[in-house]
Amino acid sequence: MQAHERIGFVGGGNMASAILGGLLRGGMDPAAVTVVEPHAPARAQLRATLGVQADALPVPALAGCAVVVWAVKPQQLQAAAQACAGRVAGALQLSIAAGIPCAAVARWTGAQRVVRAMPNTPALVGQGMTGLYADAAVGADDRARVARLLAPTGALLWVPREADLDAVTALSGSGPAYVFYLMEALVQAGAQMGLAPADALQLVGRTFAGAAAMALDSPEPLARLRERVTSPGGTTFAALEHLAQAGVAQQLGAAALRARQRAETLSRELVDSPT
Ligand SMILES: NC(=O)C1=CN([C@@H]2O[C@H](COP(=O)(O)OP(=O)(O)OC[C@H]3O[C@@H](n4cnc5c(N)ncnc54)[C@H](OP(=O)(O)O)[C@@H]3O)[C@@H](O)[C@H]2O)C=CC1
Ligand SMILES: O=C(O)[C@@H]1CCC=N1
Repeated sequence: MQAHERIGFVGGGNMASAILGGLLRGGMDPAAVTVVEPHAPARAQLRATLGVQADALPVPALAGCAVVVWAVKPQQLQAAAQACAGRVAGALQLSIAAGIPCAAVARWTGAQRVVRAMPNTPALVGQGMTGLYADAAVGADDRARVARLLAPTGALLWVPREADLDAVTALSGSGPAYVFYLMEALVQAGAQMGLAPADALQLVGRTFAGAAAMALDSPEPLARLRERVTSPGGTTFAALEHLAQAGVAQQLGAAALRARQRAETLSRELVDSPT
C-alpha cells in the first residue's frame, strides 16, 4: 500500500476487526480505511474503537479504494460482491473467505486481480499467521502490496497451490480456536487443583507462548523438544501416557482434516453448485 491509498473492508465482524486492529497498531492511518457493515451498532463500535469510517452502503464507500478486503462469511460473499460488481473491479481484491476460490471472487466482482488470504485472529496483536495465494493474473507489484499491507498483522506465507489454503484454514485459520480450547481445559484443571483462575491462565498462556517460541526457534524436531521435558517415570510421562491412551494426537489430526473438508464443502456448496 502507498501512503495515499484507501482500503475498504466489506464486513466488519470478528476477522475484519482483528486485521484492522493489527494494521492500526502497525501505524496505518484510520482515515485511510472504510468498512462496509450492515449493522448500525457494529458500525458505531468500529468508529468508536478503531476510529475508522464505517458505512452501510457499499458502492459509494468503496469508490476510490485501491484494495477491497472481502471479510463477510463465505455464504454472504456472492451477494455482497455482486451488489457492487463492476464498481470495484479496478481495485485489488483481497478475499479472506474460507473455501471461496479466486476465480469465484473474480467472477462475482468483475475484477481480475484477486488475492486470497487466510488470516487468523492473533492478527489483532500483530502475532497472526496468514496464508496467501494469488494466481498468475496477479503481478509481483500486487503481491508485494498485499505483503506490505498485511505485514503488521504478523507472519505471511505464500502457498504454491490454491487448494493449500484449505489446509492453511484447517491449521492456522481455525487453529487459534483449538489453542483456546486446550487452554480452557488446562485452566479449568488448574482451578480444580486449587489455583486462582487468573494464575492458571498466566501459567497456561505463558507455557503455550514459550513452547511455541521455542519450537519456532529450534532446529530440533518437536519430538526431541517434547522428550526433553519428559523424565522417565516422571510427571510428564504420566500425562503423555494418558493422552496417548486417549488417542488425543489422532483426534487432533482428524479434527484438522474435518476443518479442511468443511472448506472444500463450502466451495462445492457455494461456488460449484448451480444457484
Ligand atoms: N473469524 C476468524 O477467525 C476467521 C475468519 N475468516 C473468514 O473471514 C470471513 C468473516 O468471518 P468473521 O469475521 O468471523 O464473520 P463475522 O460474521 O464476524 O463478520 C462478517 C460481517 O459481515 C456482515 N455482512 C453480511 N453481509 C454483508 C454485506 N453484504 N456487506 C457488508 N457486510 C456484510 C455480517 O453481518 P451479519 O451479522 O448480518 O451476518 C457480519 O457483521 C469469513 O469468510 C471467514 O471464513 C478467515 C480466517 C479466520
Ligand atoms: O470457522 C471458520 O469457518 C472461519 C475460517 C477460519 C476460522 N474461522
